[in-house]
Amino acid sequence: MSEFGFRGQVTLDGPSGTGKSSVARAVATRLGADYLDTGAMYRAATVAVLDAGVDLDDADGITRAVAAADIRIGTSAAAELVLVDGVDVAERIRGAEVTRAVSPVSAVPAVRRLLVDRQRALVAAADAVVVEGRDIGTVVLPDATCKIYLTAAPEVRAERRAGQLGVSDPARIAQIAADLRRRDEYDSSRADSPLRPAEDAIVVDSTGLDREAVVERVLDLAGTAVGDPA
Ligand SMILES: Nc1ncnc2c1ncn2[C@@H]1O[C@H](COP(=O)(O)OP(=O)(O)OP(=O)(O)O)[C@@H](O)[C@H]1O
Ligand SMILES: Nc1ccn([C@@H]2O[C@H](COP(=O)(O)O)[C@@H](O)[C@H]2O)c(=O)n1
Repeated sequence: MSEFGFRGQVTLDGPSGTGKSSVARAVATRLGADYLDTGAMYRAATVAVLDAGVDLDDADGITRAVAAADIRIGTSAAAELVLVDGVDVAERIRGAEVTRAVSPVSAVPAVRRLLVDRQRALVAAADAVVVEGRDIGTVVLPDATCKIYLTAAPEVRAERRAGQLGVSDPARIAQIAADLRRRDEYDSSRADSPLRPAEDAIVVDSTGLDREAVVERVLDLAGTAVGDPA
């Protein structure tokens, strides 16, 4: 049951490691809404590209591999479902091989067109949905009910990601920070649908906030957007 009968779309965009997935999932659960992780779709597409042995400079080959793959993604906040050609890749998509390759794959315009069409179809099938990614407020759902752009200081993001991976060695944390920076630069500088806040997005800086405080802030903003009487 939704917290205040929410109907509509909450979008959460932002750089890597700002807390989009964890916050979006928790917000969707509290709203009784569907949850769509569009990053997982680009990661699943990357699995298809890697398995087809296509060079990451070959935009046509990448497009063919993604178009030929049967990519399925669940929209439940309770359980992650990511299948490529019937194989469960939910764990594999979080690995280093996919994370290294995903930005070049997602920069190919034809890949974006394919996946954005699917994202819009999944959203259209839901009364209430929380969608996270990089271009949701700007390109995928420009008329969304409530648009959030999540940020956090780079060093805080690297610490959080290190905590997630169980890493405490300062040299490895510096490497994690460099990897986050590299991916953000790639995602922000591509020609098609670069990472940036929508003009009407509300920026939430989570640097000094714990996850629950961010979730409460997003729920407040979603409530305000639909005229929550509370
Ligand atoms: N406000 C917060 N305070 C502390 N830790 C947080 C906060 N928000 C998220 N985290 C933690 O930071 C880590 C990264 O969060 P998450 O994976 O949700 O980020 P993301 O933006 O989806 O990353 P990516 O774009 O790389 O997928 C997780 O371990 C998560 O639990
Ligand atoms: N709407 C989106 C979502 C993601 N991407 C690309 O996928 C990569 C992985 O995303 P995560 O959220 O799972 O980290 C991301 O770095 C982008 O390259 C995208 O282009 N558009």
